[in-house]
Order: sequence, then structure tokens, then C-alpha cells
Amino acid sequence: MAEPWIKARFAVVGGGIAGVTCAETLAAECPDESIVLITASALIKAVTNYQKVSHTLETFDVEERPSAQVESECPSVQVLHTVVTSLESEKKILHTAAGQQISYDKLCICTGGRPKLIPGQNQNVIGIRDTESVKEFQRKLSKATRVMIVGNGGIATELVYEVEGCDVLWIIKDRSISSTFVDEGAGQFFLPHLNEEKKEAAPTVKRQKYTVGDGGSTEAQGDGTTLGGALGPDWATCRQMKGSAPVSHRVHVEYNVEVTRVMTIQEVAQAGLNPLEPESLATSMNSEWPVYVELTNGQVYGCDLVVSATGVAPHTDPFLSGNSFEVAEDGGLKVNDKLQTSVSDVFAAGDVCTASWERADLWLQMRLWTQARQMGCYAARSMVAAVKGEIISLDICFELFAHVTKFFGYKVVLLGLFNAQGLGNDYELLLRVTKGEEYVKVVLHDGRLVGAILIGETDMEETLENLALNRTDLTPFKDHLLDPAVDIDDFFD
Ligand SMILES: Cc1cc2nc3c(=O)[nH]c(=O)nc-3n(C[C@H](O)[C@H](O)[C@H](O)COP(=O)(O)OP(=O)(O)OC[C@H]3O[C@@H](n4cnc5c(N)ncnc54)[C@H](O)[C@@H]3O)c2cc1C
Ligand SMILES: NC(=O)C1=CN([C@@H]2O[C@H](COP(=O)(O)OP(=O)(O)OC[C@H]3O[C@@H](n4cnc5c(N)ncnc54)[C@H](OP(=O)(O)O)[C@@H]3O)[C@@H](O)[C@H]2O)C=CC1
Repeated sequence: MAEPWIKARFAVVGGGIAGVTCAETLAAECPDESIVLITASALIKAVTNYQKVSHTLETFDVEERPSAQVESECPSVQVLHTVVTSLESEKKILHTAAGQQISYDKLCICTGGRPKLIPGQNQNVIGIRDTESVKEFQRKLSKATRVMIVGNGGIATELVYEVEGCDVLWIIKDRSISSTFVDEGAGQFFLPHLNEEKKEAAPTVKRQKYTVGDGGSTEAQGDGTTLGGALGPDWATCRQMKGSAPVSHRVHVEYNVEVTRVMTIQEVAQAGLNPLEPESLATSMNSEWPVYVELTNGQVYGCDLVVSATGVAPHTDPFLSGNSFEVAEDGGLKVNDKLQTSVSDVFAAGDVCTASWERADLWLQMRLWTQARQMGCYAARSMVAAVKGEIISLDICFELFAHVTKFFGYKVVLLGLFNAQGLGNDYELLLRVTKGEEYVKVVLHDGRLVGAILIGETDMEETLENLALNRTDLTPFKDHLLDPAVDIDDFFD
């Protein structure tokens, strides 16, 4: 029987990176205070092998753990596996699907996001977010000969590289690939790798995998719509992403288009439309597909499966009704520079929130696990400061945007306004490209470094980060900055 009433100093909702980091930081800062972590997912995410590469760059692994491990490492944390169904913010009480009522002094909402899907309900259109959804994708892919991937961001870029044994139709609304993360030049740099054999991934042994009972659901009882935590690093490389076509890796990109509607074969016939068979995908031609998609250029393509990799919508459902949260245009809970929402004593961190403070010139919010970890940690420190009546200042990680990832087998580092975001035409670019090896782009504004894209093993991230943070005037040096003969570390020593 679940305890009906629980009283906690701090309550955190969400077992993803933001929520778990928040609970762990609270436990470290206030070991004698009671902390309740409520999560719909049976396994919770934990950050391991954390390495601070520089002031703002960090790398870490994400591991799924049973809650008992977290409770034994942080004895003041009690983990409840259930779904929060409502919040009475005036009384400071949370209600759960298991019938519990949890009263708190300070609450942090870390309920993440859910995939934004293209319009039109069809069982062959899926989004990818958590372990369950990626398993569903693998299952459907294993029988597929042609899959359509819609979107030009992180998931699409990783999937087009990973999917094998299946033709891939990649539908993007831009004129170059991977444009959420990189510019057109870098898109060109990646292009030759689209259809090439994938480099063999090193076996992933460093992360433990847990399962929750044979075939059992990994989610707590709830409304059936609550998702598990978002997938972690290597979500695609360590899984089999194989279809059933006699091809190894083949991608057809359709540029500058969006989806207008998703249809069945009957709807295609009723509308008198003529589905097209791209010549480059000849092996997977079929007279009847499970699903058809019409694009803004009028073309209609059939396929076995559509992955809508079209971004994330903040998961705010149970918290909004009956409470006066201010919500940003993208649907996230607005938070100030202390990660406080507009509701008293309620904080938010990770994908569910929208940074609504006056942001530093070179920082921008992207829904990434680095930011989820940083926000979870900072929210906890801010909650503690609020309890103790102390003032804390904004963490340095919010000074400069920094992201490290891997696309098409290359290390990718993004710094600051890496795509000259918000600068209009008022910027200068420095470029250094060695085909197949590295792509280095530096964005200068008023002679100062404001952003960079580094692809490959450039080893320049720390120096460029320092130049950005120090606002060094590079006017006298800019002609040498990317000269391969110049060691920029020595240059700026
Ligand atoms: C396929 C995929 C690949 C990604 N790859 C990368 C990458 O390479 N690099 C990168 O930086 N980022 C990546 N991301 C993004 C990153 O995973 C997320 O930004 C980050 O994990 C968000 O963490 P979070 O804690 O805010 O939310 P989540 O991980 O979504 O966690 C939310 C938690 O809240 C719980 N919850 C929700 N509602 C309720 C409720 N009502 N009651 C109780 N619990 C609830 C959920 O069960 C879950 O445990 C990827 C995302 C996806 C989907
Ligand atoms: N390696 C990494 O760092 C990875 C990060 N992630 C993160 O996980 C989350 C989910 O990934 P993902 O879904 O790829 O989201 P992203 O935000 O990365 O990309 C979404 C893409 O879909 C496009 N899009 C949006 N709506 C439509 C539409 N109706 N039709 C066609 N295209 C559309 C967007 O274009 P526009 O921007 O113009 O709207 C954008 O190109 C993101 O927060 C992402 O940052 C995921 C995988 C890997």
C-alpha cells in the first residue's frame, strides 16, 4: 500500500537527467532534508563519467539505473514510481496516480518533453523519445524496406547515418542537411558520408543496461501517455537499426519541402494522386505501401514507416490546469534566472522549461542533455538558496552555449552563436576545411569571436572558448587565427 501522505522539504518530478541531477544536488547540499523524487519511469537516468572539458564544455555518459541505487547513494532521497496527476500550488500539494498526496516547501518540475509529430494520425507515423519508442521503431524497421524520416535536427541526422538494410527518404524543409545544428558548409562537408558504409562503432560496454521484468512496461501506472526519460548518448549506435531490404545504406534527400498530409492507399486513390517512386530507391519499389505522404512540392511518396523527428514539445500537462504558470511561446514553463517559474516556490529545469531571463549574448537554449544536467544542478542550488534566504548568481555555464556531439562519425563542437543566430548580416566568417577530415568555422562580430563550429579532431575548442568568454579583440590576428601553421594555443599565451 502506498503511503497516502508524504511531507518533504523538497519535491522533484521527473526521473530524467534534469530531475535526477536536481535530487542528487539537493541531497549533496542538504543531506539532512527530506527529498522526494517522483517519476513515471521505472528506471531513472544518472550522469556518470562526468568530465569538465573546459569552462563550459562537458562530457558525460548517461546511465539508466534502478531507483534503489540512487536511494542507497543518497539516503535522504525517496523515489516514488508513479505519475503526478495534479498540482495544487496554493496548498503546495502534489497528487499522484497511486493516490498519494505530497506536500513540499519547494518543488522542481523536470517532466521533460514529448516528440512533436507531423499532423495526421497514422499508426505508421512514430516519434522517438524513450526506450519504449525506440524499441517500437526497431520492431517496425525490421520488417521495412523503405522508411521516411521527416526533420533536419538531431534525431534525423543520427538516424539517417545509423539505419541499414532499408532505403531512407529524408524529408527536410531546408536547402542543406542537419541545419538545426550546422550551417550549409558543414552540411556539404557531411554530404559525402550520407551514403557511405558506416564506420564500425566501438562496442559499447561502459554503460550498464537494466530491464524491468521480462516484457514488462518500464513506466508507472498513469494515463498511458506519460513517457520515460529521453534517450541518452549512443542511443542509436548501440542498437540494431536494420530493415529488411537488400541494401546496406542508401539515402534519398528531398530538400525544401514539408509534409502536407499523411494518407492511406485508399485516400491516395480517392484524391486521384499519383505516388512517385524515386529512381535512386529502385530496390524498394512497391505497388502498395502501408502509408503515403504528400509533400509541399506536390509529390507523394509511399513507405513502410514515417519517423517524425520534428522536435520536442515541453511536457507540462498535469501542472498547468488550476495553476497560474506563465507559459512561453514554445509551450515551456517560463523560468527566471533562478529557474523559478511564475508560481511561488515552484522551479523548473530541463526540456520542460523555457529560459525567460535576459540571456547572455552568447548563450541560447537548446533542449539537450548538457543543459538538462546544468539546469537540474542549478535549480537545486537555487532551491536551497531560497530556503536559506541566500542569493546566488547565475552559473557560468549560462554565459556561453557549448555542445559536444557526434554526427556521421565526426566529433562536433558547437560554441556560442555557432550559426550566427540573431546577427542578421552583421558578422564575418573565417573558414578552414580539409575534405573528409575537418571543418572549422569561426563567427566574428565587431572583431570578437562570438561562435564556432568545429568538426573533426581540431583540438581548438578550449582556446576558442576562452577567446569568446574573454571577448578578445581579434582584429589584428584574424588572418592567422585558422592558419594551420600557427599553433593558436601558443599564439594567445
Ligand atoms: C532520441 C534522442 C536522442 C538524443 N540525443 C542527444 C544527444 O546526442 N545530445 C544531447 O545533448 N541531447 C540529446 N537528446 C536530448 C536529451 O536527451 C534531452 O534534452 C534530455 O534528456 C532532457 O532531460 P529532462 O530530464 O529534461 O527530460 P526527460 O529525460 O524527458 O525526463 C522527463 C522525466 O519526467 C517523467 N515524467 C513526465 N511526466 C511525469 C509525470 N506527470 N509524473 C511523473 N513523472 C513524469 C518521465 O517519466 C521522465 O522520467 C536526445 C533526445 C532524444 C529523444
Ligand atoms: N546529437 C545531439 O545533440 C542530438 C540531440 N537531440 C535533441 O533531442 C531533441 C529531439 O530531436 P529532434 O526531434 O531531432 O529535434 P530538433 O529540434 O533537433 O530538430 C527538429 C527538426 O525538425 C524540423 N521540423 C519541425 N517541424 C517540422 C515539420 N512540420 N516538418 C518538417 N520539419 C519540421 C525542424 O526545423 P525548424 O528548426 O526549422 O523548425 C528541425 O530541423 C532535440 O531537443 C534535439 O536537440 C536529438 C538527437 C541527437
